[in-house]
Amino acid sequence: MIPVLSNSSVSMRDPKRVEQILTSMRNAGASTLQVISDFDMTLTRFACNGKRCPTSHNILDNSKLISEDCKAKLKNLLDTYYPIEIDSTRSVEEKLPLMVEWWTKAHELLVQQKIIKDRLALVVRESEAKLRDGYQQFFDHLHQLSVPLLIFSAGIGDVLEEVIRQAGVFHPNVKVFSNYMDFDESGVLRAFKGELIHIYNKREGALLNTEHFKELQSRSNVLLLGDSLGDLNMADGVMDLQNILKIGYLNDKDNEHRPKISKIRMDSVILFSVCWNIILLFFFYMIWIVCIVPSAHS
Ligand SMILES: Nc1ccn([C@@H]2O[C@H](COP(=O)(O)O)[C@@H](O)[C@H]2O)c(=O)n1
Repeated sequence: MIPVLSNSSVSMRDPKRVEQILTSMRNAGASTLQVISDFDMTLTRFACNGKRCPTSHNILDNSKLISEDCKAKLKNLLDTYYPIEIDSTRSVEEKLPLMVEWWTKAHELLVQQKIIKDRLALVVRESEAKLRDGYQQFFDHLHQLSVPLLIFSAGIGDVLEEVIRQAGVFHPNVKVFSNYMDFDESGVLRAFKGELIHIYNKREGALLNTEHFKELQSRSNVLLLGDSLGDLNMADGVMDLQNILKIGYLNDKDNEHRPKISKIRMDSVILFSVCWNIILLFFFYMIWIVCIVPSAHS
């Protein structure tokens, strides 16, 4: 067993199954792997110095591009709907329309602010957004091994792309499905493009993007990273799926979600509340198999 899996912050429904999946993926090699990940609070840090880090929405909400009056309204929405998002006593069916309501109201408010496209980079630079520790190795290893990374986010695509770009890891193997802003010819926000992506319709989003998954048909092993139950369906469009390792960050959901997640029928769920050493270790194993083992035999 990989040592970090015995860490007390890691919880597995079926450790033997996890080991089997890892062995099978390792034997199949990096050319059969694809990674599908949520963004906010999965690739980014949940908290830093005792304070919550901003989501891609929050980066904009708290920025100088937003009037004080609008900031108060956005904060009010966050205070109303975020507790609902993480309330494990409510069903997904009950929460779904409320999440649509939150996203819709927030996007309407943002559009009223006439946000200028060219200001986004500065706003991201001035924010407290942070990718998780070890992000550099994670993104770079995937790039070196040509493993596709799909970031599937209910956040704001333009903002999260800028976070990754400024961190210097927006490599060509990274693709993003998210809510993108629609700017008019003078670069002013006038709407959001396409179908709204919220935390509970990622399955529909995955099934709509058949072209992407068709291109990756030979990559039948999936590493899936997320922080909410809606993220579990992000791989539903994957064709000829062989193995899937689902890794969930509990963030502030520790106690309520542990029993609930363990009841969900899936091959494996690893719950992380602190770090992602396992993911890095997984890639070190991959590199070992792909690079070191063949050279030792030649
Ligand atoms: N107005 C909003 C709406 C949503 N959020 C948060 O964004 C997260 C969604 O992004 P993922 O990358 O995790 O799919 C979600 O967890 C909401 O809490 C927000 O901050 N403001």
